[in-house]
Amino acid sequence: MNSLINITSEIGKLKKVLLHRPGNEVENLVPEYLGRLLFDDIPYLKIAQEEHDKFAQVLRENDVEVVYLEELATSALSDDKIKIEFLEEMMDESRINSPSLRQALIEYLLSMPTSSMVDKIMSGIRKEEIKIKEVTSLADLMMDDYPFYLDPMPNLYFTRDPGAAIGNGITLNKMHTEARRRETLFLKYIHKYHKDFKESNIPLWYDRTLPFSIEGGDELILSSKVVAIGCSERTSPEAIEIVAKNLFKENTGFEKVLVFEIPKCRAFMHLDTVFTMVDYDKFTIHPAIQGPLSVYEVTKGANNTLKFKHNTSPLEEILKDALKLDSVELIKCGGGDFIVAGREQWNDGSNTLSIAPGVVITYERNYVTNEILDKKGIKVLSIPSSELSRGRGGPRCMSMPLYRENINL
Ligand SMILES: NC(=[NH2+])NCCC[C@H](N)C(=O)O
Repeated sequence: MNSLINITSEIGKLKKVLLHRPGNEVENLVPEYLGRLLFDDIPYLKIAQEEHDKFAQVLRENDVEVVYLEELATSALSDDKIKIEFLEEMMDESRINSPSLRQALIEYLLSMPTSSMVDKIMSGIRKEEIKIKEVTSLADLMMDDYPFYLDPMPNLYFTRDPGAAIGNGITLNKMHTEARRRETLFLKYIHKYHKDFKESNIPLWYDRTLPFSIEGGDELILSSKVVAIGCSERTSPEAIEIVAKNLFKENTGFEKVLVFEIPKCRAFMHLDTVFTMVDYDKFTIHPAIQGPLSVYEVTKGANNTLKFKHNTSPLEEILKDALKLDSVELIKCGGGDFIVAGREQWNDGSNTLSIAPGVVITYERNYVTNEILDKKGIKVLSIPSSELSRGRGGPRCMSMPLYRENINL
């Protein structure tokens, strides 16, 4: 038990959240590598930052403490020994094998104040920034036209995915794609060395060194007893089993994992792109997944084993039963209209961030879905989103809640 991390629902009053303001990493996107870096277009950074600042402002106005990844990372890496350990690991995972290049990069990064070093690693290092003093490998001599020694990490503003808080612990995730794998190193060092985290002894329900991928966009905390995890393009059944075992073993109060198997495609990359919780008994859903969705239940068996069941009931019944509710309402993105739902879901119409029961932050461009939510009695706080949405993630993806007040659910 610690007082730093507490997430026992999707909707309890949000008190503290981790964000990352998009930085120069976004300016290192070029058309040639967009797909590999998981972008469909290049956001205009200045406007993306203004939109992101508005997001942070709405959170603060609603009594949420906003902390930034860069600040936590800078503070975790302030000690020189820790900084070197981090840089060595970053070089390994960036596949910097040439000894001279590695040394040149490390010297370059160490010459900066820690916060600039963190920014630089996030934004990537271009080849012309570094001079190699002595040739120690064939690669040092051979010049290909790939522009970077260290790739940019433009997806960092989706803080939801590298890690997720569940109860009083976190999953430190193994990302599905190479493009995002190094992102979790920041969280690893924060967890291990940041004063507040270190003192709090936060349990890890999953570790990034495990071989199976899992991403936070697939992890939804439905109640203090039930977690929903998407089995998706990004999250594997093996990782879900490991998380379930750890949650059940540690006496966290969690009793059930509902596994939502969703189609494995880019438009539905994580569960939270098609399904989120907005109130005690209300959920948003992309109508296109209702047909193909399969739900499985994982519960605790004897002697640290797991029990599995395919639940073929309608989704409403499954949720009612899991949350002990008399009724639930599934609110369709775009009102269920094929074109509107498709368009708004592409811009994260279902990707709402609840900051209290019945209060959500959404993108203002999804005006049809926003109006429907409003009519259903949900308070909708919408933020500008022309540029942020180009990264294919909405308010839920752009936030890692650290602390929510407990609710009765
Ligand atoms: N939780 C989410 N839905 N995150 C969206 C992340 C988008 C990002 N471009 C990616 O492909 O990884």
